[in-house]
Amino acid sequence: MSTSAPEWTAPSSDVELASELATAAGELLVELRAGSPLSGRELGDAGDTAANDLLLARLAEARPDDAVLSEESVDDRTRLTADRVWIIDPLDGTREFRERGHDDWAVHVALWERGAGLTAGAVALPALGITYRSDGVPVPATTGLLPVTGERPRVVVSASRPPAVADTVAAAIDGEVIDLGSAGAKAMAVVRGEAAAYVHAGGQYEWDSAAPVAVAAAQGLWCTRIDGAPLAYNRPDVYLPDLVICRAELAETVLAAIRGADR
Ligand SMILES: Nc1ncnc2c1ncn2[C@@H]1O[C@H](COP(=O)(O)O)[C@@H](OP(=O)(O)O)[C@H]1O
Ligand SMILES: [Mg+2]
Repeated sequence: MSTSAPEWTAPSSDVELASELATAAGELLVELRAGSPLSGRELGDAGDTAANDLLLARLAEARPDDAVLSEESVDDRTRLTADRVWIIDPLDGTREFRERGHDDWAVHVALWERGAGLTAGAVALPALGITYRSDGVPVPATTGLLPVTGERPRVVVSASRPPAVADTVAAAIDGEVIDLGSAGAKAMAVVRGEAAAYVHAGGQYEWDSAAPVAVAAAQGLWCTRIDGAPLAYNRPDVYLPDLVICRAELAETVLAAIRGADR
């Protein structure tokens, strides 16, 4: 009798695939973090590599004709003529992953299709054991990253590189600024309703926001550049330095505050 692990059967649904892959890479990262003698930058690098290898191998098996844009792989530019491109960030929030005790890190898997933009995505928050999907399949109620009850609406921002406009935006909605690591973790805090808005400016790449935006947009949240322009993916230059993800009814106020702060 064979004792080998059962073969993995790739799902036919793209969102199911995104979800399975983000979850599997997340489980690998949890195990690595718990069992590794490494720390600091070496732990982060090991996590980046292990998650990237798993995602690339499974994507090659499940969707051999699709292109991949990964934070952790050389961009061979085949994606620029491909009709389907997986945009992945194997470990978003590497800084927080390295600092044990932090739950604010994520795995991002998104699909971009020519003529349609982002069509599927999943964000795993492995430390919480949750994966969010762009088809809105509900996740079990669970403890989030922030207390559910807040006196004031929260604007979540990068802990290491908070945007200059954060205080202005928070003041405009009578809210407060809260630091949190990982673009995916911040976007999912808005999805869960723990935060009213996620605002970022000053630098980011397509893999940082693609899957979070696919999930957040599917929930009816506002997702644009900070000037209100659409977020575009699979561009020749993958630098996509700013974004707003917020409750739709706050978008006008948030964007006006950002415009005003520029003057
Ligand atoms: N100014 C900047 N330039 C480039 N990347 C940035 C950036 N600010 C944030 N990011 C990236 O966006 C992700 C979320 O950052 P933060 O936790 O600070 O909000 C991180 O991705 P990685 O962890 O995948 O590198 C981080 O590297
Ligand atoms: Mg990232």
